[in-house]
Amino acid sequence: MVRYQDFDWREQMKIKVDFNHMMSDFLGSREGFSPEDMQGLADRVGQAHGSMAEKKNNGGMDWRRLPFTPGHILEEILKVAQNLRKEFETFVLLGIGGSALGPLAVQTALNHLHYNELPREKRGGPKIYILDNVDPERVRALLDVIDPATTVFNVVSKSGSTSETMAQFMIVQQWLQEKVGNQYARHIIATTDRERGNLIKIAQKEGYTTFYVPSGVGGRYSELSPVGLLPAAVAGIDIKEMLAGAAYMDQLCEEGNVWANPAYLLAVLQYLAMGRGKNISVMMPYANSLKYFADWYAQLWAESLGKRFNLRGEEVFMGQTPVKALGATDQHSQVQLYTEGPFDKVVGFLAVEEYRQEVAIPKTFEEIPGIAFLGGHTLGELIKAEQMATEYALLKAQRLNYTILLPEVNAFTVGQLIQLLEIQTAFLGELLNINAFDQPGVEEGKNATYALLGRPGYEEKRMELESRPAKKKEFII
Ligand SMILES: O=P(O)(O)OC[C@H]1O[C@H](O)[C@H](O)[C@@H](O)[C@@H]1O
Repeated sequence: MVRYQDFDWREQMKIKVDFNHMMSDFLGSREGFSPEDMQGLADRVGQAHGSMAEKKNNGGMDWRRLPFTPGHILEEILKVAQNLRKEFETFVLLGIGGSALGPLAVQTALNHLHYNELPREKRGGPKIYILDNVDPERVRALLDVIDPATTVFNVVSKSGSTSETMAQFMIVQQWLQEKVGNQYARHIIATTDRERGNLIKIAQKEGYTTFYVPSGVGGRYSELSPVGLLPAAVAGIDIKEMLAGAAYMDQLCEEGNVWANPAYLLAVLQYLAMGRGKNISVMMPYANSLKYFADWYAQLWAESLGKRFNLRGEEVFMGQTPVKALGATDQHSQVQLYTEGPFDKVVGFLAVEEYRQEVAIPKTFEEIPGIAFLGGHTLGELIKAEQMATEYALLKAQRLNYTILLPEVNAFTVGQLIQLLEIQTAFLGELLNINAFDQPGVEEGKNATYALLGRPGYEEKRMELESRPAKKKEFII
């Protein structure tokens, strides 16, 4: 059901950004922003827009081409996915960071929330597990419950050398060899860079089915590449529809005029907020299906914008700490802080107009007015009222907040959401004049791990580590 051509349907399914509660009309001028504040950034916005267009056309933002992935690549993904759906009972993705968070977010958004517990005929495909850690208990627990004979592993690593993913792969490869013998290569699919890293070399040598992450696409921007498309297709998700949604949003975000471009608009407001010391960005979906979008966004936001740089001889530390929350659950844990804590946050809601399921609350206990009022409503009404009520509470407390409204959670709107948030992040990077596509700050920890585990070439780092100040016993109680 590709309905990309159907204009009315697209309009109906368009994601909307409601930024009323970012504006001075509602929050007053101490907290809120005025059109003049935004107009004041016109030159900077113009430059950032020029640079986005430049990068889009000259290979600096290849992820923007992903919604327009050529048909033959999609057909290949769909063909392999179709076979895997028939042949295997379990699909395990091995990956971390950008190679796991997107697949997890999309799978949770677009499939039954208890997908793995559904009977096979209802799922129509294998159970899906996303193994994104090296906690030995977690890995052992998974190996305990899956059958090697009917399991396929998709090892996903853009760099082809991430320690966590490669360690998982080494364990699984040997486990499969022991359990299924020389047929084991059938049980492994690699998704990686075409040239870089160790995984591609192993995949070629061992003859795994292999998919490629385009070289100019970084991990956290790779969900719409085979990284996310293969697991989604294996789970029966309509990947063409998801790409159509992303393409639709991409076109909306071509616009240079901030007022007509939802991604630019959000980025400009966040830029202004950062200028006023709002250094926390909360993402709070009011839908369990979108829960892991907050996790995916956390990596996108943190790695893209958390940067140190030198400005006219002074060190600047930039960024906004992403916080994950879930409505209504976290109303009962975090909202107290959002309404009465420091004025250091922007709260972003992900709201849903129409839930795919509805549950009526029965009219019982009519003699107890304190709960009887709930009867006759639906859970959809309740959760929407709670979202609106939280927005209102934040407004009353003069806290910056905005809402991204999805008409429904479906492949088309999820595709839009991915592209919207990626373009917003990249554009904010341009406004801040930082590189939103690298992550130099994670290298130190990676190198220290290599050194501790004895990777050749890291001997000096090991010596550096060994000479670090010893921890004092009296500071550990
Ligand atoms: O896909 P990979 O190359 O294995 O990378 C997985 C993750 O590892 C890193 O440490 C990076 O900070 C992330 O941006 C990346 O998504």
